[in-house]
Amino acid sequence: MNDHTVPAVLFLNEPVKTDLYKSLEKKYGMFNFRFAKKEKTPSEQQRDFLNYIEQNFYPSTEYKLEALYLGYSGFHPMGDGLTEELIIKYQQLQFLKVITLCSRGIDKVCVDYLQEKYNTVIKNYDDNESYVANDVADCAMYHVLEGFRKFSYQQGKLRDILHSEITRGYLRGDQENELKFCFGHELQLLTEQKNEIIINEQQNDLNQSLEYLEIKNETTEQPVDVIQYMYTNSPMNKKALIMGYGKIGQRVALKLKYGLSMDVSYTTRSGERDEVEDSLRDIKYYPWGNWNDDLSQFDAIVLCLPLSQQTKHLINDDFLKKCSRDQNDNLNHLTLVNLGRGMLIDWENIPEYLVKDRIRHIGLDVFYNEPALTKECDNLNEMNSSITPHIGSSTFEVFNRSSEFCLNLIKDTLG
Ligand SMILES: NC(=O)c1ccc[n+]([C@@H]2O[C@H](COP(=O)([O-])OP(=O)(O)OC[C@H]3O[C@@H](n4cnc5c(N)ncnc54)[C@H](O)[C@@H]3O)[C@@H](O)[C@H]2O)c1
Repeated sequence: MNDHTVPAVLFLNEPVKTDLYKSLEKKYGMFNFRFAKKEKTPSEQQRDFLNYIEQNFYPSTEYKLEALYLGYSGFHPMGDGLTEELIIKYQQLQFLKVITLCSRGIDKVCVDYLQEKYNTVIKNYDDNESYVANDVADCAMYHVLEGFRKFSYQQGKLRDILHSEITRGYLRGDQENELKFCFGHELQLLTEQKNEIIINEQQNDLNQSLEYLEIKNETTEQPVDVIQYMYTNSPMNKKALIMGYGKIGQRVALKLKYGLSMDVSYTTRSGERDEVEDSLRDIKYYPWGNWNDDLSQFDAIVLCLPLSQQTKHLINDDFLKKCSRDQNDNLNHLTLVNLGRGMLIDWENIPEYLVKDRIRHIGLDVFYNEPALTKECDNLNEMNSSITPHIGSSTFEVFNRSSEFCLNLIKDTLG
């Protein structure tokens, strides 16, 4: 056993190699452990981790494990994570002075035990950091805008078709000799998206005669069916409800109001806010729990709530029925966007007809069974939904700033 020990930092994810990192390198032992990518059970991952710390740290070597950099994923692959039992059993874990995480909350670390018993400093990337809320709100704005304008849908079609006029649409059922100019405000989703447009060979000067376009199945020559039809709409003056009015909800309110010129309301469990910054002053309060027909006034609902016992499945069959308008008019007006957590929406019990006929657009950055996309996908297609892989806050700026925050905390704590 060594008398002389060197403080060591263990990285479970790669930090940004800034000057700060280089300065730490000069003072401490820097170690990297990576969980296996897949095909290992949580207990095998745990075994690998424990073997690693046993082999690399004091008392087996002179490196004393004093800091843990968890990055974004932390202990997630390892079942229960860093439990009290493991700390009691493995001496290597008893010298930890600081544990840092780049994202919100410290999951899978027995925070209370470590703080109480060893006075360990445990912090995640600063909650008051404005970049996170701002960048997640940008993601919300993208999904809301897509709900009204369908830019991504049009982009996907244009990349396939490579012709702007055809992309804007040929509407079936027109009179044979009618010259039809498509402005682009009508959208149709066809049973087959690719290769369905056959241009009449004699008339391929499309600037002259769009009426010669036919939409047919290439093999059967039968016309392709329209399975969904909608207009693109302007978000201006449409009503949006933000559910959850914390850091993210407030940024979303600003972006929808000033960016998309929407008429914005918010609702939150803690009730109407007394003190708000000037720019948020005319955002209206909608009473929390008022899940009745008044909800049908909203054209967009954006979920910015955390997941808890109270918020799980808050958006269910009943809630969505209340959002519906007159049965014969504007059936599918609602754009529903979820930025909070997948389980806020009770997908399993939302009947197919609600999604198909009552909801215009669903925008998701978070999913019920993340990381896999399972429940949500049945009724969603490229025209009635937009999906992003939980990248609300995933910008270069947030990544770098969170890494720098964690490295600074390690430097300040270890001295
Ligand atoms: N998509 C992403 O990339 C991403 C990134 C960061 C956060 N998020 C999610 O967004 C959520 C909100 O983040 P934030 O920074 O605005 O948090 P915050 O703590 O600032 O605000 C949360 C809001 O939800 C309300 N709330 C909390 N519990 C509630 C309950 N049980 N019922 C009703 N209202 C409740 C609070 O009053 C507050 O208005 C996070 O919890 C997280 O799930 C997503």
